[in-house]
Amino acid sequence: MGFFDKIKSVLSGFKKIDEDLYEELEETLILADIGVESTEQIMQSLRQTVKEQRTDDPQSIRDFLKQIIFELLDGEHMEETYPRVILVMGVNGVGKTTTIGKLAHYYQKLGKKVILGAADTFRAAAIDQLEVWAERTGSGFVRHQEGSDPAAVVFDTLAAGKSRGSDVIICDTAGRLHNKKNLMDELAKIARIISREYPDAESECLLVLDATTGQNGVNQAREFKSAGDVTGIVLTKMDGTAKGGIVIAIKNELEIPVRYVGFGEGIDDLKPFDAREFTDALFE
Ligand SMILES: Nc1nc2c(ncn2[C@@H]2O[C@H](COP(=O)(O)OP(=O)(O)OP(=O)(O)O)[C@@H](O)[C@H]2O)c(=O)[nH]1
Repeated sequence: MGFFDKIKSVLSGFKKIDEDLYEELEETLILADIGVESTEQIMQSLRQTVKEQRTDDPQSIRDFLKQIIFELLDGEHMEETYPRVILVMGVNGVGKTTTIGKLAHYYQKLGKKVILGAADTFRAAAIDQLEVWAERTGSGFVRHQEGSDPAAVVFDTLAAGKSRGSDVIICDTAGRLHNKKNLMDELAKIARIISREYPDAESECLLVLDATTGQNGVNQAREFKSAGDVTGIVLTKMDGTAKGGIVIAIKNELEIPVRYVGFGEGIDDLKPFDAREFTDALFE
């Protein structure tokens, strides 16, 4: 049962808006991975709206909730500029490599020239897998040996991207969280290299999270955010969960916008996040 079905079944069990209704709603939001903090905030806005509208009809709550959630999620809409450098981070298994492949394809479809850099040098298999995506998407590719310095890979990818006139340079970076100090140092070094070597490029730092991991994903975001500058989230495996609430928790509690959502294993299964579309789908 999806998010709105649950809300609907809560609402249909009540004839008027009372404390019991609020309590059940609150529980439903928390179970949808929205997080305690955001849920409390939503409930407060909802109570306020109900009061202002002087209504007693449980059915009116649907539209109020939808509007409140939309406003929480709707951020600024910025035009992308090129060249741009995109660092992609995320722990093993969240779909990082697949996401980079999909992103490369997304930009190719926009007519952009793309190059990929394998700066997550921890596992040879991951480097090989990224190379497969580079071939599949017709992107340039830069790799070093397993275990080499990630920052050196980024350096070479920037140089190659500049000389080949790439519009979009995507680097696969850190996938490990267990040593925060190392992660921080690695990300800081990479950030320095980008601002020194390619100051004209717009850069962004995307963290890939698996939507099916719920609150665990929120914790990963918190960790990565404290280790470096995360500018956006890619939420993968949205096809595998009805708990889209993680989007709200991340945007509201960590103030990191969700930039893309992944909804399948195919190359086209990625799209920019759209607050209106997302909220509509939630309440379908
Ligand atoms: N259903 C679904 N599966 C996905 C999505 N994104 C990635 N996957 C699958 O998730 C699995 C892990 O994806 P990878 O891209 O290999 O993940 P990774 O984070 O690079 O992980 P490692 O290679 O293990 O480090 C693969 O089977 C992907 O096909 C998605 O949006 N939906």
